[in-house]
Amino acid sequence: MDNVRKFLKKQSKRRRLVKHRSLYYEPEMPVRDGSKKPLVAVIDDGTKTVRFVIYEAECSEELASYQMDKTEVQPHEGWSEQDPYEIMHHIKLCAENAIDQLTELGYSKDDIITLGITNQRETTIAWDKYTGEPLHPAIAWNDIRTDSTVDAILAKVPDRNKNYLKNICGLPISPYFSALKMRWLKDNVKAVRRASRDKRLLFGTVDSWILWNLTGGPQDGLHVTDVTNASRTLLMNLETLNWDPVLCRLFGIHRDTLAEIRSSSEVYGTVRDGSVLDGISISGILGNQQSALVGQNCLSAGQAKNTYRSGCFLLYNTGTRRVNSTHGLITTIAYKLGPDQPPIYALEGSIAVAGGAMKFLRDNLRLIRDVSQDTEHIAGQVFSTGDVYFVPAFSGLYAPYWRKDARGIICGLTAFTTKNHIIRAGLEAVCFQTRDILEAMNKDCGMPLSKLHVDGKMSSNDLLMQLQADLTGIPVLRAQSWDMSALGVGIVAGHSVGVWSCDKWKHHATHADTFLPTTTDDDRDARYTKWKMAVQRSLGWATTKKSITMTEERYKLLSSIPAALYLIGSFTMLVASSILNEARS
Ligand SMILES: Nc1ncnc2c1ncn2[C@@H]1O[C@H](COP(=O)(O)OP(=O)(O)O)[C@@H](O)[C@H]1O
Ligand SMILES: O=P(O)(O)OC[C@H](O)CO
Repeated sequence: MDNVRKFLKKQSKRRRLVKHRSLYYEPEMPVRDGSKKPLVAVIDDGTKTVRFVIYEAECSEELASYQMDKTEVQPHEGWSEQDPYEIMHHIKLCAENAIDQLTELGYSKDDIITLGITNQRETTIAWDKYTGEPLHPAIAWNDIRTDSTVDAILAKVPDRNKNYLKNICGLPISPYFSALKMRWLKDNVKAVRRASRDKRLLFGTVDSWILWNLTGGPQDGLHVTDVTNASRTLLMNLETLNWDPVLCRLFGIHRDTLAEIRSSSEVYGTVRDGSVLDGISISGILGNQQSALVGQNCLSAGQAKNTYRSGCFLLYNTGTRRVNSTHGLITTIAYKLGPDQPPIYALEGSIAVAGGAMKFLRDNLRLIRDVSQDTEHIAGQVFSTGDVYFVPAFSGLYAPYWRKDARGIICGLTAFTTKNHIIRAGLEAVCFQTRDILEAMNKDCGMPLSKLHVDGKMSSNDLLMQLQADLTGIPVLRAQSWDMSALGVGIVAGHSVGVWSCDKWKHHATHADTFLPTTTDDDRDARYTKWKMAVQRSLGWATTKKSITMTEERYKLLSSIPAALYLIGSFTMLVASSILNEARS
């Protein structure tokens, strides 16, 4: 695994500068009956963390797991990059540590019979197929550098209609999706252009990068993706489940640079990278939100789940029926459980910032010290937000608005507003955004959702869950474990090798707590109307020319240091020469 070796070398040089926080979770041990069952392992590459989890097949409890934080680099305002080598390095370390835990339980690595991969979607990597070198850092899903690339593409479609391609691929033209990131890489990175010219270029979402490296990299690594990840690129046709020639031409992406699209549940290949995972088959791939849908047991049409993490993603299973949203949602593939199985579709409402708003309040405004410990307590000290509304449109608004020109606002401040109100408004923002999605979903499907299954780390916040029930007026059913993304792909990987059955999983109850609404319709509707007013005020902000960008501001500050040194230097020389002159005369 050459790439990992290179990464480790690079890391040891950087060690003095960058410190990685590793989190070790002691999982609650399931009660053992003495008999050993086959094990299924999962790689979960999220936006902020990499996890490796090991399950006993047919069992929803974790046997072992290990997690590491990732480094996010923001070289400019609105940009968000990750290190593709770091992803592989963390996977390797997490796997080693989780397998060490297994050994303590009397298992060995050989009991792991298969492996699944679940990942942050849309994040895009370009690499050289002969050397395995990434040609640029990974461009993360929430990076908005492609703003002008979007405008250039819109200029090519009738009426600059951002929904023009929805009939083919289910998605609006937005910086969120991978094709824009690929186009940007080709337009702006010399190494990518050169690799494209020399036919050495490979593009991929993170699942493809991981699979390619695990299965041999430059030595015949598999360049494969699954339908759920491919459905997030703007390049896959939702009917044929293949790269669409018209879309590839529109974005200028050559078919040969793209991975082969396969189902979510089949044996793709075997790990051949010399790591601790060597020899294990890989038999499941799902984007992390689709994976949570499976983990939450939403395997029948009409079932939906909402996952609260950095972003928040509500997926509604529409079965084999492909529903085209006319209310701002996207149509995506939920899963395809085998090469010969039909695709199952979902409607999705994507929210770019949910838990991310809490991190903003912690890191930028310094209103909280510890997100998971302080948020609920501080927001719970007031009974309302005091009419404060917080729209966290840091990188525009996703569903159902799809407005890249929106920017964050906090409005309704008075002399009485305290940080407690603002933090509570941050929590309510997540609930209002979810209500925006639910309203759109109910209109698209014609049948209102009567309950909401939830998961994700942020769902451990009881106050947030109660606010969610109060502001949507439906019961909120919280999952037994916050991490349904890893579980979902574990089931799917086990399913394809016959040790974990999706059909049996359908009858498994997954929720642990229920939060019932405690407000009246009038109250929740009045608050929702105010939220809509706040959203209106956030729109159009980024289209007005800024006086100065954050990046320029930093640059000006830096460039002013030499100028100041020059002035001070000149002044000192002037004073010194006049003293000398005086002394001489
Ligand atoms: N108890 C809590 N209350 C409010 N927000 C929380 C709480 N616990 C976690 N969060 C937020 O939820 C998010 C959790 O994200 P995480 O699961 O680490 O996933 P990822 O970054 O991969 O999306 C973070 O942004 C964090 O700020
Ligand atoms: O890693 P998460 O939980 O932030 O998920 C990111 C989504 O997959 C982006 O579409």
